[in-house]
Amino acid sequence: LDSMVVEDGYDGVKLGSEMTQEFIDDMIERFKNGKLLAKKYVYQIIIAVKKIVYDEPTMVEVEVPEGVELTVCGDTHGQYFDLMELFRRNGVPSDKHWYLFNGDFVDRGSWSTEIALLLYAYKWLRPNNFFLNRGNHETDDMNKVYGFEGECKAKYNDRIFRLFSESFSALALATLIGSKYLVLHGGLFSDDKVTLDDIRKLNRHSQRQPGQSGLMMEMLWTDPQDEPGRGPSKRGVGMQFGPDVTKRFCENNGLEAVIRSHEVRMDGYEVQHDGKCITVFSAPRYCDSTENRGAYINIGPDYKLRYEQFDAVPHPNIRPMASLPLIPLPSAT
Ligand SMILES: O=C(O)c1nn[nH]c1-c1ccccc1
Ligand SMILES: [Mn+2]
Ligand SMILES: [Mn+2]
Repeated sequence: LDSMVVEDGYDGVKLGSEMTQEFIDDMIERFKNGKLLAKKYVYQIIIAVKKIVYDEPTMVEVEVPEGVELTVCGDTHGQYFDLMELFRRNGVPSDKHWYLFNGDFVDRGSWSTEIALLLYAYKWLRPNNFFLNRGNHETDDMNKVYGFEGECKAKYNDRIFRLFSESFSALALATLIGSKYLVLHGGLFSDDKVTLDDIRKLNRHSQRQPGQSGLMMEMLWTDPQDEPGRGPSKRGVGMQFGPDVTKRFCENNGLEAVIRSHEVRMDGYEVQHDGKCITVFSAPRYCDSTENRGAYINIGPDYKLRYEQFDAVPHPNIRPMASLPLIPLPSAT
């Protein structure tokens, strides 16, 4: 990495050995204008964040201190301009405004690399008050089909996609907020006996991809259903869990609710299972086709859940999956 040089004529802020807010502010503007980062910096960011998240527990535990607000966001799916709208309305990540992104950062939208790099830059700058859960789209099988792999290779190169893939496998699978809310991308389990300790003890590094069975797969793939009990998944992977399953899980683990994402909701969020299963989805006008709003959840030191909604904003007309940079980088010498 040290021997890599930044492309001649690169007009962005320089990145040293540590992330800075100045670099992030410049990066946000570059991405808005269709520019890329120097590949050297992309390597640096992914390698730094992979190290940080690798050492986190499989279930990260967060308390919200006085004077701090924590915002839980759901799927963003490469919708960079809508993420900018979320930050404009709700405030950018800071020492007093913490964020948790609950998976599915990438795929579907045309700016997956921009979202992934921005979230990673914030994670590097603020590792203890900016949190990332893995979603089922932070996996090789989905990235091959739903756009991220193609976008990485079109905008950067194959090695950068493989680095992202390794970093996705290192991500935490759940975040426990105030010992009250378990946040994970998909949902609950086919086995009533699963406890928070089972999630804590899960060695996520022994299995890079979720596969077709097991705790990791279920945390990334399952969906709630209104009927009691358990049912087959509509996705062909995982299963569906009813209000009684959520009630038993919350009672057995001392939780008030499970917060998850993974599914579009017309209002951007939905409270189900007698308030114990909450879906939050942060990609408004999903894939430029569904007329859904986006939402996020603000949580203060009182641990009340405050739901906020937002709408999609205009974005450059770039088809996903074949998106090349608007402004080609000067060719490396
Ligand atoms: O719609 C999506 O992209 C999505 N978000 N989470 N999971 C999926 C998905 C998409 C296609 C097939 C299976 C799951
Ligand atoms: Mn999704
Ligand atoms: Mn998902």
